[in-house]
Amino acid sequence: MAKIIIIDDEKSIRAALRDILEYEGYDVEEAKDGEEGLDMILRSNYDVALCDIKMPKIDGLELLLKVGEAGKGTQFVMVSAFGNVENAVEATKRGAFDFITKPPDLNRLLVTVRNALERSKMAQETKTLRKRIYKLNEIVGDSAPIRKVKETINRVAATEARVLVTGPNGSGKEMVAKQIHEKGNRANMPLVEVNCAAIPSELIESELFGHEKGAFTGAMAKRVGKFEQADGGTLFLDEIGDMSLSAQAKVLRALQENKITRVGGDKEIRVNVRVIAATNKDLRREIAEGNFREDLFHRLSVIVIHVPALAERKEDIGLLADKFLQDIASEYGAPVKELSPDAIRQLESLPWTGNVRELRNVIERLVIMCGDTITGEDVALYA
Ligand SMILES: Nc1ncnc2c1ncn2[C@@H]1O[C@H](COP(=O)(O)OP(=O)(O)OP(=O)(O)O)[C@@H](O)[C@H]1O
Repeated sequence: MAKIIIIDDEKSIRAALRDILEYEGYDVEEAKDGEEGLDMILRSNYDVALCDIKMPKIDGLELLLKVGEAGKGTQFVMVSAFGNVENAVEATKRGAFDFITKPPDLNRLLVTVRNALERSKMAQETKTLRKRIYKLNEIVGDSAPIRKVKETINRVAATEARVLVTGPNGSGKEMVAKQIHEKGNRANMPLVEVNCAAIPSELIESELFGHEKGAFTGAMAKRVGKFEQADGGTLFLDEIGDMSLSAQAKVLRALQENKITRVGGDKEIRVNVRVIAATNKDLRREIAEGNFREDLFHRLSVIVIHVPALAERKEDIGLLADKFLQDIASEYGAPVKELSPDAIRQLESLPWTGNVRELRNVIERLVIMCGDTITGEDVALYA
């Protein structure tokens, strides 16, 4: 049953709201001021709080912020006196779901509570899905270099530091970038990815910064670029070593000034973006050869996380193979297959030039082609 808390210092208001809501079948509790309300919300799980704004000790706005900081998903409906609507609007800007005025109109109250409950349910579902995705994206491995990668992620995620992730193709750089975002303060905001190698150099600037209508032939309509899309969140610049020098100059400016200009436009647009970049190239060599700007390199590489090739951490192969056996089984809705000790030894002896991505493909092939226990001979045949 949906649980609602009424936080108001006026007893008569609490009683009136409680009557209406209990009549509708909700489970209702009361708090007589902000302090008691905060205490109860932190100790329990309420779907919705009907919260007065002007209260002794902790007022409604402060309470709303404190509950948000504690990571509680309770949806707030502010209940404000008629003359206090400005504060109620302010509260919705700070994350309250909605507000109603006193004395509450019955229909409006019930519709607002129902909508707030719907939002609370969606927030719960998002949380569950996020947990599942998180599990899917878990970085597997217990080798010393992977432990160091995980430790660095945990250290830097909650900061605003720019991170450069290096390592060969398929080693897990994108995973590292995603984890930094997921574990950081921007997790509720977008993570926008740009594969700089996949975009022709003449289009990369418009991709990153957007363009105004008519900026160039084919620019039929205004377009918002990835920097603007990532505002408040994280921009992942994959394969940054493949970016043209002219785009590099503009990215540098965006990082220095936190401002961008759309192609063909003159207005400066403020953006607040955390940049994580990745490359499989040796950027220092690219700098020496004149292909990469040194100043940009220094801006991007406040923290460097290197993900080594799989061949340099063979002890992770068994763990990774197990994880992929489970993922693939659950994808196919089939029982999990096993690897014989000999199969694991064989896998450990392969060169893995395509790194973890190649390992996943090989495991998928083995699951499709082999019996319940995958043997060393199977590996010799299909890997
Ligand atoms: N440590 C790991 N644990 C679990 N899965 C991993 C790990 N490392 C990589 N993977 C998986 O391997 C695949 C390739 O990883 P990812 O895309 O992160 O590599 P990448 O280095 O960004 O590749 P590229 O350089 O080609 O863009 C993905 O499916 C990813 O989920």
